Amino acid sequence: MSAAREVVTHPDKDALALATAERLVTRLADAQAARGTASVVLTGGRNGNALLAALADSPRAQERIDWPRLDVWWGDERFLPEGDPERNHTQAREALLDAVELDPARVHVMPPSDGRYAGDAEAAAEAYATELAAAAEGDPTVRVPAFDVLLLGVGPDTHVASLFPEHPALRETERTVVGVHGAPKPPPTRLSLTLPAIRAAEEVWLLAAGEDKADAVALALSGPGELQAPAAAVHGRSRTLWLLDEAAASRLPAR
Ligand SMILES: O=C1O[C@H](COP(=O)(O)O)[C@@H](O)[C@H](O)[C@H]1O
Repeated sequence: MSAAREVVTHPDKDALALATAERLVTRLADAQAARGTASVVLTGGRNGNALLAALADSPRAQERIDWPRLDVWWGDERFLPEGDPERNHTQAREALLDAVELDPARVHVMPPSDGRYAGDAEAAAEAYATELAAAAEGDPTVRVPAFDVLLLGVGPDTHVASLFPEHPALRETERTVVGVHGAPKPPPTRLSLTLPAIRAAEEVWLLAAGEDKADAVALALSGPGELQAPAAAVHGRSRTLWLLDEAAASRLPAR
């Protein structure tokens, strides 16, 4: 099942980050109240990092989220050495992760380009797929957990995670994680969840702020082909939520 898209607009990028942080606290705390645990898939990029910083500053997040019982995954990673400042993991640590009491066994980092998978993005992708499969429940056709919330920043070209327009990675129908080669945005080599893995999430939240995202948002919400606009190809099982600021929403048809 896929959910109809909902669009929520906030006045500016700071309001978007604050409101999304509060929304996420509620969603994760509700999941933990129901099941004892919750899972979130993080995104890199400006809006993803602003959201994490807002969570770090939120007293309600500290009170209501049971951090040791939160599983943290990534939707994509720049395939760079451990600790590289451009890695999404490094930026997430700085924005939030180092400031909260997560269980290290529940922080599922995508492998770096050094160490065990030295330079081999395919082997790194396969290792992450194995980690996802080990945590999978439910749907036997897609071996990933039923993530409570999967966050995606929307790039100015409509890319989400590291799935870029017209890129072969977008056509993947079997694997849940792939190595992405020749990405148009640096670095060229990345790891990314695929469309089937993203669509296995309960809720998918897409984040976009700023005038430079307005064309991408307008295109993705106009019903384009999936290869043309990856952001149009993603949805959650029960909810697909577009969280925008006024500038990013400025070229949507009047609602
Ligand atoms: O490179 C990436 O870019 C996208 C979008 O980033 P933004 O700064 O334009 O919002 C991000 O969602 C993705 O995780 C990241 O690897």
